[in-house]
Amino acid sequence: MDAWPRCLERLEAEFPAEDVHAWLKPLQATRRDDTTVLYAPNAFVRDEVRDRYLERIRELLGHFAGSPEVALEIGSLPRPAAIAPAPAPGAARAFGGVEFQGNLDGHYSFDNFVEGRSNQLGRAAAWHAAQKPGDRAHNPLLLYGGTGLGKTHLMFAAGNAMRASNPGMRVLYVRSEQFFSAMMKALQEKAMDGFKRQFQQVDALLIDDIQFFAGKDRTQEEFFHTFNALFDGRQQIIMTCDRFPREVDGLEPRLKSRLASGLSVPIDPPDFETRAQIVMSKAAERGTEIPEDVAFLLAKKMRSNVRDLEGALNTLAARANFTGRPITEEFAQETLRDLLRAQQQSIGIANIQKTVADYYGLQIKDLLSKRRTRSLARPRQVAMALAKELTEHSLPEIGDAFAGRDHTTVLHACRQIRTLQETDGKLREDWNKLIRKLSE
Ligand SMILES: Nc1ncnc2c1ncn2[C@@H]1O[C@H](COP(=O)(O)OP(=O)(O)OP(=O)(O)O)[C@@H](O)[C@H]1O
Repeated sequence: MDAWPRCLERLEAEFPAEDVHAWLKPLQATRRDDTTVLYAPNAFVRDEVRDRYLERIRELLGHFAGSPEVALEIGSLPRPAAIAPAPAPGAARAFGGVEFQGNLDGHYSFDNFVEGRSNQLGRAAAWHAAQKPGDRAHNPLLLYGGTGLGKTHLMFAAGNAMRASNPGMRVLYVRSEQFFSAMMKALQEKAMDGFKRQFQQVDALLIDDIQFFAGKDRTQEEFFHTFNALFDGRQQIIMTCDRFPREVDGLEPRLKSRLASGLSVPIDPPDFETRAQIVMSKAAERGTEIPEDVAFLLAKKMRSNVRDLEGALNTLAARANFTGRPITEEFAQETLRDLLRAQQQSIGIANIQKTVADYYGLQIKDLLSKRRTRSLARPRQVAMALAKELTEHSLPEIGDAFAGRDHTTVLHACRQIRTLQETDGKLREDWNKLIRKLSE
């Protein structure tokens, strides 16, 4: 079956890596006469592939297999008897009529997740959940934070670790949109019993981006029941959300409190050192040689999220490959010029002052004034520390921009804010939100 790997290669170039990993890689292909049969491990994968990729797959098969005929079915290729592993306990239980096969992307593991201050707790929580799935100490586990910070990575890592220690474990990964569309379809087809049963049969449910349920009352209600059934059955639930559920408008109060009833852990944007380490680790993973100064350059300029950082690295690697040039700092500056400029331009000191003033409900002139009341002094320090963190300006330049303050005042502000981030949860939250706002 040569055509499918070639199609997959093309699809990998056309769609985001995470989507390819979640939906296309789990497919198994075989030939039946003129038809390419694609086996999806479960109904979620089948539906997603049918709705989003099938048209393109047909075109590619027409090209590579000589016939666009394709049948998309739930199932798997029969494994050769000689190498079939002995069934683990529970492995043979049916899932939607076929042996359960998860749709976890095996690429994401704890080993290739770079740990730093921003994600240490999240990593530990996911790891513990994987060691003792269903344990009340971390069930449900909710990982929340901004986009592209590694929540899905950790979720997959936990699922993969569960299956590594117990291959019979039925772990299902579902994006919230899919839960929604599968439910709508089940409602239309009056097949809700089957829909519900799918979830009762899993040992762990990983559900991504639950903020998507906001404003969708019927879906929330259904999810609420699914959630309770899993929870009562001591099945592990891991969820991600782009913010703490209490802050998501349009989620029902009882669901909000249920979601946060186990262990909820924030994933914050990584600091500079962690960003640099991530670049090095991703480069090593893909076999790209990247000098330290280039990793530092990327880490310094690309603060908003790891996905963009990875994107920049991929662009560099592709360009180096294409031109045959080595990746040097000059090459990186040149190749990523527009990208780096765009990041740079959006963040100036004036912009930071305005964003911080708006955030705390102040006027810019208050922020710049000499008044030292705490309600002004703290936001002012936050703004100065942000200017140091997010721009290239020196301490004296930042001091100047804050109504001619001395550089030692700025330095003191930076230190103070760094210390407070360790001890003051509210300040840490403000800081991360502001970084996110400014990096958008
Ligand atoms: N600490 C880390 N170490 C290694 N890779 C990381 C780390 N953090 C993020 N990544 C990588 O960044 C990319 C985006 O991460 P991921 O998809 O998990 O983000 P997310 O938080 O789930 O975002 P979203 O809310 O947009 O779905 C992935 O390729 C992931 O491997």
